[in-house]
Amino acid sequence: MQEALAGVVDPEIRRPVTELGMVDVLDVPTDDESAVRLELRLTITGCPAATRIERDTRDAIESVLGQRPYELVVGVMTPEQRREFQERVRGPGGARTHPFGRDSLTRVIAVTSGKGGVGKSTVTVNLAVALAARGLSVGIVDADVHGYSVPALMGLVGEHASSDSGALVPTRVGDLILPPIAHGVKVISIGMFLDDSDDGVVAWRGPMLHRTLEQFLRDVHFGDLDVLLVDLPPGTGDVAISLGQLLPGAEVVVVTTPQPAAADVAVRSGLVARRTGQRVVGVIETMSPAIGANGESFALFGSGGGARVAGRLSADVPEPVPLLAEVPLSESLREAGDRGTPSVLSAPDDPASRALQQAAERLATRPDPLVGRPLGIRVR
Ligand SMILES: Nc1ncnc2c1ncn2[C@@H]1O[C@H](COP(=O)(O)OP(=O)(O)OP(=O)(O)O)[C@@H](O)[C@H]1O
Repeated sequence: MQEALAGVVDPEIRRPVTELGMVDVLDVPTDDESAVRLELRLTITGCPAATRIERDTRDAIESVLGQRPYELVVGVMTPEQRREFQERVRGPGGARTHPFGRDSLTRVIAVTSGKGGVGKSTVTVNLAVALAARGLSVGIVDADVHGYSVPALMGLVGEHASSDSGALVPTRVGDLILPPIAHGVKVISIGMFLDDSDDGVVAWRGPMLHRTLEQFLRDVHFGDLDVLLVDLPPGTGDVAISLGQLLPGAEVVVVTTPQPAAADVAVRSGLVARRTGQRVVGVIETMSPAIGANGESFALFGSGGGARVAGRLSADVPEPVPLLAEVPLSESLREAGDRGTPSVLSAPDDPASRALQQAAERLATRPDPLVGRPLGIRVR
C-alpha cells in the first residue's frame, strides 16, 4: 500500500504525499470483509489541488485493494501537523533566507525594460514556457507592481480566482506560500495578493517593494529550480537596487521596442543593472517590423532599437551583449497573451513565437554560467 500511496504526488509541491506526512494507513483488519481505514490530511480543502490529491489517493488505494472495502477519512491538518509539513517542505530548521543567493544553482534572469508597455511581460512568460518545454524547472516572480500581467498571460485567472485582481490565490501553509503552476511553470505575482484594502493602485515605495520581493523569494516554495525569471517593473529606480542586493548573481535581459525613445531608456536600465552588480546577458527587441501576407513590411515602431541597445551595452565590457532576438509585431502573439496560453505553445509557427523560442534557446545554451562559481550542495 505504501508503495502505491508514494505514487500520489502533491501537484503544488511535486513530492509524494507519503513524504509530506499527508497520508496514513490507520487500520488493516485481518478479515477481508472489514474496511481498511486510511486518513488523508490536506493543507486546505476545496482547492483544485485538494480534489486532485484525494482522487489520486483513492485510485492508488483501489489499485491495491481491488474490491475490498475501505474508508478514507479526509481532513485538514492540525496546526502542529502544518508546522511539521512546513518543516518537511523547507527542510530541517526551515530555511529563513531565500535560496537564490550567489551560491545557488538556480539561474536568476531578471527581465527589465526602460519604458512600460513594451512587451516585457509577454517576453518573460514566453521565455519561461519555452525553457520549461526544454525540460528545465522554471519559476516566475512577477514583481511588476503596477503592471502585474503575468497571471493573466499564464491563464491563472478566472474560475478559481479569489483575489481582487482576478488572479488565482496561492495556497498558504503558515508563512509558506505554494506557487500555482501553469504550463509547467511555477508563478507568483503581486496581483495574487491584492485584497479589498488594496485597490490595485497602491503607491509602492522602494522599501515596500524591497520587502515584498524579499518575501516572495523567501516564503514562496519554488523547490529546486533551474531558472527563475523575474519580471521587473519598468524603469531604472529602487527595484534595480533591491534586485542587486537580494539577487547579486542575477543575469539581466533588457527588452526594448525598435523606437529610439524606448531604446534610450532601455540602455539606462541595463547600465543601472550593471552598476548594481548584475550582468546583462542579452537584449530582446519586440514589436519589431513584421512581414505582411503580400510580403510588405510593417514597421510601426521603426527598426533597429534592439541592435542599438545591444551595441551601446557592449561598449566598455569584455563580453559583448548579444541581441537575442527580434520579435515581430504579431496579432497572434497578442491574442495568445489575452487567452492566457503563451504563443510559443499555442502558435509555435508564428514568426514571433519562433523568435522567442530562439531567444530561449540562446539563453539556455549560452556558456556555462556556473563556471568559476562555488557549487552549493543541495539535498534533493
Ligand atoms: N510583438 C508584439 N506584437 C503585438 N503585440 C505585442 C507584442 N509584444 C507585446 N504585445 C502586446 O503589447 C501589450 C503590452 O505588453 P506587455 O504587457 O507584455 O508589456 P510590459 O512591458 O510588460 O507592460 P508593463 O509595463 O505594463 O508591465 C500587450 O497587449 C501585449 O499583448
